[in-house]
Amino acid sequence: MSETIEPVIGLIGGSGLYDIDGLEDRTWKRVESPWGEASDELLFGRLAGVKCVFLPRHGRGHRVPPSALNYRANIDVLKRAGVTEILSLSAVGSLNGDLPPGHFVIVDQFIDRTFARQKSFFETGCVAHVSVAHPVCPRLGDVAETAARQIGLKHKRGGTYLVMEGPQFSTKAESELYRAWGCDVIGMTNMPEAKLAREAELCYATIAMVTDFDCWHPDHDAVTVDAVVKVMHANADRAKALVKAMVPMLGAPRGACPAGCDRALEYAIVTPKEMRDPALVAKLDAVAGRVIHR
Ligand SMILES: CSC[C@H]1O[C@H](OP(=O)(O)O)[C@H](O)[C@@H]1O
Ligand SMILES: Nc1ncnc2[nH]cnc12
Repeated sequence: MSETIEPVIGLIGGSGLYDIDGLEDRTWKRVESPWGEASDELLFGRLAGVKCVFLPRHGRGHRVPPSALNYRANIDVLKRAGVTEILSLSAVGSLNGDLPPGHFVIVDQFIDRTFARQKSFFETGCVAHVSVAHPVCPRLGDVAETAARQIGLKHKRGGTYLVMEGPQFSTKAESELYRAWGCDVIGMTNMPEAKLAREAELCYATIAMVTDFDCWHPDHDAVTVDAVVKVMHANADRAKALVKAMVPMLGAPRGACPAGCDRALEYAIVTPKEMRDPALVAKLDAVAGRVIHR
């Protein structure tokens, strides 16, 4: 008989989302990680009776820039907190004329152009290769789409998010290149976050909230933080409404993920048990706990 999972919903709040209102029994708690410091304490609580754990990606007060985020610690602490699925809520620029500010994109693909970040929990001493061919969980995407329809949100199911290193916004030539590649939106944070969630066997989905047209659009000024923040304030209320609609749908006890997100490491570790570095194995106790001692 297959195991029944009591879902715990992890919410990663991006720019403009530093708290979740409506959360009952709220407590901020620090969770230790062998991967270093996470962006902030975790906010534990319940929405409609469903256990939720919120992490402000850049920390309260938006202190940590995209390249300095400890993505490994952020995913590790969520896994240690018992999270089973992650909804990433992120501000993005639009690279697609049909996606103006205020639109939401239920992302299904990424192009990872980041180069200055730790991208894996696996290192010398324990090597693993997971598949990220389909980097987001389609089950979470289905729920996001149903909820978006239910609350009348302007949204697009599916879309490619280009992840740039930042912190500067793109040049016009870069923006046009990414458009030519068929990308829909651009941001600085969802990689390696999505890759690490996959390594940690967590279902993950991105709700990208369009704040600007980056710098390619002839009828719009180049993006500024001021413009992003203004639109983000309006988007934040829509994001909170979407979360409120999604969480009850995700909260029911369920079986294993049909897409296999929760078994991503099943055949991924290449280094035989007796050859693994014990110190690294110890650090992997949460993210790879299901398989690391096999
Ligand atoms: C404040 S504009 C640029 C900033 O916003 C996005 O952050 P997040 O994905 O955490 O919402 C973008 O990726 C940049 O980090
Ligand atoms: N145009 C843009 N480029 C990168 N990250 C963003 N976040 C919000 N808008 C952005």
